[in-house]
Amino acid sequence: MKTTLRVFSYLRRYPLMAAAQLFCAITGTLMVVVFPAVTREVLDVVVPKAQWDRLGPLILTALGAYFAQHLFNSLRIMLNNTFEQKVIYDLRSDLYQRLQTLPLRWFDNRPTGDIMTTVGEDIPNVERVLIDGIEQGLVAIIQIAVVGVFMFQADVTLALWALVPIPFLAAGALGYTRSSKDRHRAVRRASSGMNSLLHDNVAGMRQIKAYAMEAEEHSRFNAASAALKAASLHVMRIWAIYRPGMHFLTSVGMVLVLWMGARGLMEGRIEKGDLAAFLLLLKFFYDPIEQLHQLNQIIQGGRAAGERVFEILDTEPETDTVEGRTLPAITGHVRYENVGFSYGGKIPTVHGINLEAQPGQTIALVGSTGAGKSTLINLLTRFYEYDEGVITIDGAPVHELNKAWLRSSIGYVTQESFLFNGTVRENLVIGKRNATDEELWEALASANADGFVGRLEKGLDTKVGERGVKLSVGEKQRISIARALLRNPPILLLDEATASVDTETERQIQTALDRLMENRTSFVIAHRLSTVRHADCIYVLNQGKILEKGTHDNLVSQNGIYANLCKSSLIKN
Ligand SMILES: Nc1ncnc2c1ncn2[C@@H]1O[C@H](COP(=O)(O)OP(=O)(O)OP(=O)(O)O)[C@@H](O)[C@H]1O
Repeated sequence: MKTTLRVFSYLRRYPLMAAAQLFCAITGTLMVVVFPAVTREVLDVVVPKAQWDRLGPLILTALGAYFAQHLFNSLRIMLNNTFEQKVIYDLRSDLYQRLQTLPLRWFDNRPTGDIMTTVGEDIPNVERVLIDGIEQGLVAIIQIAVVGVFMFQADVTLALWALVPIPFLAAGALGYTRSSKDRHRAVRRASSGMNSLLHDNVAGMRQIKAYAMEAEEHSRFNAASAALKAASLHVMRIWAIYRPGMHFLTSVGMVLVLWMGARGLMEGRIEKGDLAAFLLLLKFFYDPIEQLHQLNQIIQGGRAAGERVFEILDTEPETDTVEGRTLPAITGHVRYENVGFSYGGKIPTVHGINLEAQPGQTIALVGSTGAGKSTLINLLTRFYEYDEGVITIDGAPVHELNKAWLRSSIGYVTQESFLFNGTVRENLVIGKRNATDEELWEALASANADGFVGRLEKGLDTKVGERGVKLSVGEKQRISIARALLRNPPILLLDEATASVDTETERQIQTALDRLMENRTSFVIAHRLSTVRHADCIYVLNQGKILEKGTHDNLVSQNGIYANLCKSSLIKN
């Protein structure tokens, strides 16, 4: 109920449209009683008394009432569609906005396919609640009330008999509503499971082909798809019993009224026309009750979907994205003091970290895989928040700084360069929104990327494909470097690529990186000897702790872990 009410609370944003719909619904519905009234008049008065002159106007009245009913109906549907699309747009927009404010930790635990399911499927399911809730629910309730009043006016005894099935219908609806929650949740879960697998597999299609996993993955997909089929069939089977059951109850009502009406006729209490009109009215009374059952089914599906939407909307966003202070300028003096952090496990991922970078220095982080190098730089950008100690930039603790400002002051070149599915230009201007073409080419030249971009069919306007799939690893790297150059940040975080590229490309990337690191404080997760050699200080990490620090020559002469890393080629020549 809470979820349904929250969906409906979105409607408050458009009170005028809601009121107009209500007006059309009430006016249109009032028209349904005209035809039974005309029928009664024709059968009981006009025909017995052969009032030819009244027949034409009465028929025209019935026709006019139907015309008005459907005209208002058409208006209501048009209003409803616009209204519903506006609400859905708001809901999608709110959901996307919230998604962007959620911490990375949240995304670590949520498959992409699951999020896609919420935006792509759950929101349309919520939408059904809105369209049908208003279209069927509102009209049905008004119709039941209006027709009910007319039924009691026409014949109280028959009206009371007509109400006999109502308690049973209500009990049936209640039972169905209570039990359907879990069935619908299971459908949403199964759908999300299938979509998550699909998303993962499409993204990993190269790996599937390379490892010839097609058959295995097909059966995994079929298993997820079968789970969705089973959950959907469960909902449908119960519905297949419930709906005809409810239909039968309303038919019992019709038969009861016919029975009692026939007795009334024989006893001379009522006229034939009254009974015929009553039976017509009764149909208009039971039809919307059946619609309400259909609506109940839709609302239950929408509620399960709505829960998933509101779960995201209710998740706590990252703090300090707009609040927090900024500094007038950054010189790039970075200090880690006794920093500790854990992703949630018992053993801290990094602990007791003390590290210092003077403005303009290059700091190299080396260590075996899983040592905590990426974690350390993720703490500086506040992608994750440290649990112990403090990190300062120019003396200001980063946990006091405005995150958006902090991140805009830091350039981050990741090992796997992520490019968005757009043009080269669109990927570059992320670094500087208002960059001119001249600036873009200048940055590309510094990143040694102007040559290949110049040779692309449409130059800067060439589409790079999803994740930059149409470019080589080396080309993507250099576009990322150009993007970071455009941003011109005082602090740079660089995760050196380990992927092999040919010597010439490597040289080009290296000179581009050297230019990028010039005159700014740089933290490099280093995999190459050439980088560590030039570093002002190298920190050697192992299992989340700094075990050695110093310059290359210094550390080699100590003959410790670093010297071993060099010998074992973990740092490439
Ligand atoms: N998002 C995450 N959630 C949970 N644990 C994580 C997460 N990211 C990393 N870890 C764990 O934290 C530890 C340190 O990982 P990190 O990526 O910092 O290592 P690294 O030194 O950068 O390794 P590599 O050189 O292989 O990239 C690893 O044990 C890893 O499994």
